[in-house]
Amino acid sequence: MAAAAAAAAAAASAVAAEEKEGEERAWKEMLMRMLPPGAPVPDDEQLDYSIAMEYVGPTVPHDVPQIHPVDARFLMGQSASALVSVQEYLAPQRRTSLSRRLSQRFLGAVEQSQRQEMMESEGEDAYSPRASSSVHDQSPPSGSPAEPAAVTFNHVDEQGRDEDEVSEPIGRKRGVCSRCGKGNVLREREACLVCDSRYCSNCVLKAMGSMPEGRKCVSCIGRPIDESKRSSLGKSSRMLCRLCSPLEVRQIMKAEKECPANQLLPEQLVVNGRPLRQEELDEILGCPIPPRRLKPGRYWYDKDSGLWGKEGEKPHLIISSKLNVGGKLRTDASNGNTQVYINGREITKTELRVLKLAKVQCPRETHFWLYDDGSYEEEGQNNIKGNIWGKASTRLICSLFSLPTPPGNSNGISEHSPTFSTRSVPMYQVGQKLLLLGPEGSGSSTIFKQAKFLYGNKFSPEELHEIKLMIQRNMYKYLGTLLEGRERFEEEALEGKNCTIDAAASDARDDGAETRPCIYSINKRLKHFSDWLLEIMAMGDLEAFFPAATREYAPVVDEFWKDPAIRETYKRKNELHSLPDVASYFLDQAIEISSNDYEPSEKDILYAEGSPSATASPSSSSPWTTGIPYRSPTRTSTTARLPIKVNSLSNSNAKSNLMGETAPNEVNTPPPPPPPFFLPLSLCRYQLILASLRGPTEGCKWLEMFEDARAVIFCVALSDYDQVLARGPGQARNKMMASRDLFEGVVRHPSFRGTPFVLLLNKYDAFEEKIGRSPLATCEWFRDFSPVSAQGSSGQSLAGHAFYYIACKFKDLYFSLTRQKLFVGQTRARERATVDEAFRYIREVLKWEDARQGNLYGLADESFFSTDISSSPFIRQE
Ligand SMILES: Nc1nc2c(ncn2[C@@H]2O[C@H](COP(=O)(O)OP(=O)(O)OP(=O)(O)O)[C@@H](O)[C@H]2O)c(=O)[nH]1
Ligand SMILES: [Mg+2]
Repeated sequence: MAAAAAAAAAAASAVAAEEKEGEERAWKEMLMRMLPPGAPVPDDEQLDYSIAMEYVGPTVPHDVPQIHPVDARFLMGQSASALVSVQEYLAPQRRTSLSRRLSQRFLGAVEQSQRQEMMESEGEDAYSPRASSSVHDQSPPSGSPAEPAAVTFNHVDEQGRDEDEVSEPIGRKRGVCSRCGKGNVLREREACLVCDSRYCSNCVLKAMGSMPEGRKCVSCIGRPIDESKRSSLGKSSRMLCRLCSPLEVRQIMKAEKECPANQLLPEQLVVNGRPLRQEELDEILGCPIPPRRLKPGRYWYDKDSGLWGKEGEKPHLIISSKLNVGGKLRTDASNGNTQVYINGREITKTELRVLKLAKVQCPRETHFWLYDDGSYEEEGQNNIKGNIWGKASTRLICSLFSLPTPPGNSNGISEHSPTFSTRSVPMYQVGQKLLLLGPEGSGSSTIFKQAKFLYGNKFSPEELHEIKLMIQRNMYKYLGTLLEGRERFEEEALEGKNCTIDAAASDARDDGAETRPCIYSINKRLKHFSDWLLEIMAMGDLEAFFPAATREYAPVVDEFWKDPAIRETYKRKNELHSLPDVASYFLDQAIEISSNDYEPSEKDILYAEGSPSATASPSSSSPWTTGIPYRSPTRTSTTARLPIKVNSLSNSNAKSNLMGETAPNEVNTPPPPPPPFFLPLSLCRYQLILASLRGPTEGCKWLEMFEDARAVIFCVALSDYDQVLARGPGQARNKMMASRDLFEGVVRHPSFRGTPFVLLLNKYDAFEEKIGRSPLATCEWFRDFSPVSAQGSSGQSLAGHAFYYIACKFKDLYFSLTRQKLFVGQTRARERATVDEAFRYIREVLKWEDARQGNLYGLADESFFSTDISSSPFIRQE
C-alpha cells in the first residue's frame, strides 16, 4: 500500500515536474520569439523585458484595454539591451505575478512605486502604466470602432508630452535617474531628447535600447524631439562614448541627426508670414548656403539679397539667394522704423547705423535695391553705387554689430560653386565673443596682449609702431606725474622751512650747481621745462606734443630722471597715485625709447600701459585685421582711442585733435577696440574683444554691441585696494571701490542679463608684495577682513587669505544682483603662464555653462581658480 502510495506520489511529482518544465519551455519559446534572432535567453535575474500574455479565457464583461505595440524591429539589435513594449490584452484578474514583477523591473523603481500608490488608491492593480502612456502615439485614431481606446490616457500637450512629463515627475529631479531613482547631482545623466527623462550610466542603455533615433527613451521612439534640444542633435556625450564603441556612437549620432522623426516639419517654419511646404523646406535645406541650426519659428527672407532673420528682428544670416520659399517679404518684416528700405523691407536702427558708418548716404525715404553680391543701388536709378560688403572696415563694423556678412572672398562676392560643400563650412569665421573689460589700469590690456602672444597672430608692424608711440607718450606722462609730485613735496618742505618757492627758485642757478633750498628743488632750466610740461598736461594737450616731440626732449627726460630732486620724489612713489610701477622701467631707457630706431621688445609691449587701437595691417590674413584703413598715429591716438574711454567725458570735454577733428564723445559711439583675434581654446573658436571702461556704465550704449557675448571677463587689480583715483579736487576715490561700482554697473547692464561672468583678480604679485605692509581694511569695503592669525602670519598666506576674501566679496555682490554664481580667477598678467591658465579655466567655465544650460548634469563648486594653488586657501580647503 505504502509502496503504491509512494509510486503514485512519485508519478504525480513527475507529472508536476513535467508540467513545470513544459511551462518553462513555453515561456522560453515565447521569449525566444520576442528576442532578436540568435540572442540568448536571459535568466530570470537578468530578465529586463516587459512582456505580456495573450488572454485566452472567457469573455470579460468590460472593455479590454487595447494598446498597439511598438515595432520591435526598431528596438532590437546592436549591443544594448532591447526593451520590448507589449500588446497587452490582459484582464486585471489574470495578470501573473511574473508579468507584474517584470513590469516593475521595467519601470524605474521610484516611478513605479509612485504609480502603484496611485493605482492602489484608485482600487486598481498596477499594470504596466508606462506601456499604456508611452505608446499612445501608436494607438489608432480615437473613435476607431474596431479598437476602442479603453485605456484612459493622460492629457497630451501641444508637443506631444503627457501630463506626467510636463509636470515634473520624480525621476526628473536634478541628478536623479528616471529609471533607478538613484540620485547624485555630480553624476552625468543622459537625457531623452523627447521627454527629458535623465538616466544614469547603468540605466541609459536599458531605458534607451539600441537608439534607432538617437537618445530617446524606448517609449519616445517615433515622437518628435523637444525643440529646445535641437542644437544638441548628433552631438555625442561623454557617457555615451564610455558605454558604446566609437562605431556605435557614430551610428547613433547619425541616426539622431538623420532619422525622419527628428527632422523639422515644414509647417514649423513660417517664412514671410507663410508656413512652408515640404518642397520649400527641402529647397532651403538643400541650397548651397542654408540657414544654420534652423529651429521652428517665424522668419523673414529677402530672396534678392539672401538676408535672413527672425520675424521682427534684424538680419541674422545671409543664406543662398533666389530661393522660392515662403510668402512675399513684408515692409515690417524686421520691425524697422527708420524709413529707409532695402528690397522693400524697412531696415532696423542697427542696420542704419552700420550703413552710416560705412558712409552710405541714406536719408529718410531712401529705397535701396541690394543684390546678393553686395552691390546696391537706389530704386529706379539703375546705377550701382557700390558694394556694401566690399570694404573690410564695413565687414568689421557688421561683425561688431552682429550683422551678417557674406561668406566668400574679401570683396564680398560670394562664391557659390556647385562643388563647394557649404554645409560643413561655417558661414562666418567669427567665433563666440568673449568680452574682456576692466577699469583703467586693471591690466586688461596686458591680459589681452598675453592672449595675443599665446593664441593670436603676431603684432603687425602697424600695431608695433603704435605701441612704440604709446610708450613714448606714456614716458612724458610719467615724468609729468613725477614733476607734479615734486612741486607738491617742494612746497610742503619749504613751508616747513618758512620760505617761499619763488625765493627758492630765484636761488637756483642755471648751471645746476646751486645750493638747493630743499631736496625737491630743481634748477631753473629744468623748472622751465617742468612748468611747460605741467601746463600742457593740465590743458589736456599732452597728446598734441607727444610722441611727436619725443626725440627732441629725450635728453631732458634723461636729465630729469637722474636729477636728485626727482630721485627723492620717486622714493615717495606711493604718494603719487597715478604713477604706475612701470614708470621707472621706461624712464630708465628714456634715450633708447626716444630713438627713431626703437623697436619695443616683448617685455616693453607687455609693460606698456594701454593697447594698440583698431589699426591693423592691410596684408594681415585675419578677417578682423584685413584692410582696416590705417590711420596716422596722431589721428589714431585721439579719435580712435577716445571713444573707448568716452563714458567719463562730458560734452565739454570733447577736444579737437591736430587735424581739427572733434573726438567723438557720445556714449553711443561704438568703441574701436584693438583688433580681436581668435582663441583656439577648443573646437569652438573664441573671439577675444577688449574694451576699456571709463566712468559709469549706465546708459552705456556701446556695451549693447556685445550683448551676444558668450561671456564677460571682468578684470580687477587686486593691488588697487589702497590706491586712490584722483578725479579732480575733492574727488579722490578708492580704486577698488571704483572697480566694484564699475563691475556692478556692467553686471546690471541689460545687455548682459544671463551672460556668464568671470572675474579675473589681477596683479596678485603686487598685491602679495604690499599686503603685509598696507592693511586690506584701508579699503572701506574690506573693513571686516580679519585674517585668522595662523594664516595671516606669513605674507604669502595672508595674501592668499585676502584673495579668497575679496573673491567672496565679489561673489556675494554678483549673487545678490543675479542669483548666479560668479567665477573667479587669479592672474599675474605679466606672467604669461597665469594668463594661459586663466583662459583654460574660462574654457572650462564655458563648458560647465553649456552643460548647465543643457541641464545635463549638476556642478560642483568650481567657481574658484587660482594660478598659485598653494596660495589659495579655498583650494586647500577643497
Ligand atoms: N605688477 C603687475 N603689473 C601688472 C599686472 N598686470 C598689468 N600690470 C601693469 O599694469 C599696468 C596697466 O596695465 P594695462 O594692461 O595697461 O591696464 P588696462 O586695464 O588696460 O588699463 P588702461 O589701458 O589704462 O585701460 C601696465 O604697466 C602693466 O604692465 C600684474 O599682474 N602685475
Ligand atoms: Mg588698456
